[in-house]
Amino acid sequence: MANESYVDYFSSTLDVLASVVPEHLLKPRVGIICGSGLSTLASNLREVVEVPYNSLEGFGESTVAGHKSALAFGLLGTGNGVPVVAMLGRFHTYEGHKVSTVVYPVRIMARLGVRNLIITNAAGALNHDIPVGTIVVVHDHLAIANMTGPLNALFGPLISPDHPRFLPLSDAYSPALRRLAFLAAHSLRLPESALTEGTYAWVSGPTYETPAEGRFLRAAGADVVGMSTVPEVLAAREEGVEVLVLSLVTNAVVIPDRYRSIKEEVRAELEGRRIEMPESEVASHEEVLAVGRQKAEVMKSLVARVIELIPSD
Ligand SMILES: O=P(O)(O)O[C@@H]1C[C@H](O)[C@@H](CO)O1
Ligand code: HPA
Repeated sequence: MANESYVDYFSSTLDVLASVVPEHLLKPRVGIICGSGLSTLASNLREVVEVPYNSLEGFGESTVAGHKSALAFGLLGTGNGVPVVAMLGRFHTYEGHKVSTVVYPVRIMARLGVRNLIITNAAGALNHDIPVGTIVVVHDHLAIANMTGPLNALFGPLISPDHPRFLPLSDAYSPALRRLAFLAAHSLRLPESALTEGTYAWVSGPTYETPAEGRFLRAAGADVVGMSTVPEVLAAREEGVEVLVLSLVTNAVVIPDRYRSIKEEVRAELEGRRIEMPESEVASHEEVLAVGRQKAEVMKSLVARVIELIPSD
């Protein structure tokens, strides 16, 4: 989808939504994007209406295990509740989606009235002081793709003359929402170690990092790495939406102190010596989904509490 045609899609998508979503749910205050294994984040919504992506022009299909292809509208919390819209699964560029498609739902959320967006993802830890299971409140990002043009979500013609051509990103991750994340964790009595802060590196995937790539990203200052989120953040910021990103650490990226040396092994074998070599560990999406399942309840409570704490305007 070229940016020029965005505008046509917007009205068609919004018309379909208006025809299937009841009016009191159609102006969500908060948006949620569910990361890998986290599609249950929206299971506590009341009066839920799910709209399949294939009924919405401009939307793609989520093809990755642990992602559902539907938007969920509903109310969160007690009393009248907060109207919320959740993407139960996201699009990734590695699935073959154009980056403009990846961020299209964010633009739709903005047009529905969303002013605060909570983006979640599964990520690998580059900083080994951050154990698997920790939730990282992202305060910055590193997008090597920014330097390669077309993978930048804002590459291309402007959406409208009112959109900024050059978007500053020094405040991309809302300090106010990050503060609410820590307050929410405190009020849920989560242990101090449950949440930390860090920088997210975006890679295109679908390959997990080589050890050298992991070392490079860590040396460049990233704490966690993943294959999503940054395009969504850029589009949200361009649309004037405040962003909170919660990365669930599902695995540790292998950054060996020492490589297994085949040369040393062969020499030892020829000399009849036995030597110990480090075993290599292999990342897997099954592991990512398993940790997502284990931590889904905590993530869900945290997201719900943050939403309760967001002041109504
Ligand atoms: O959609 P997210 O970023 O949560 O999913 C992560 C990145 C890849 O899509 C996948 C790798 O296991 O999980
Ligand atoms: O180790 C990882 N690397 C990239 N993306 C990921 N998503 C979950 N874990 C990882």
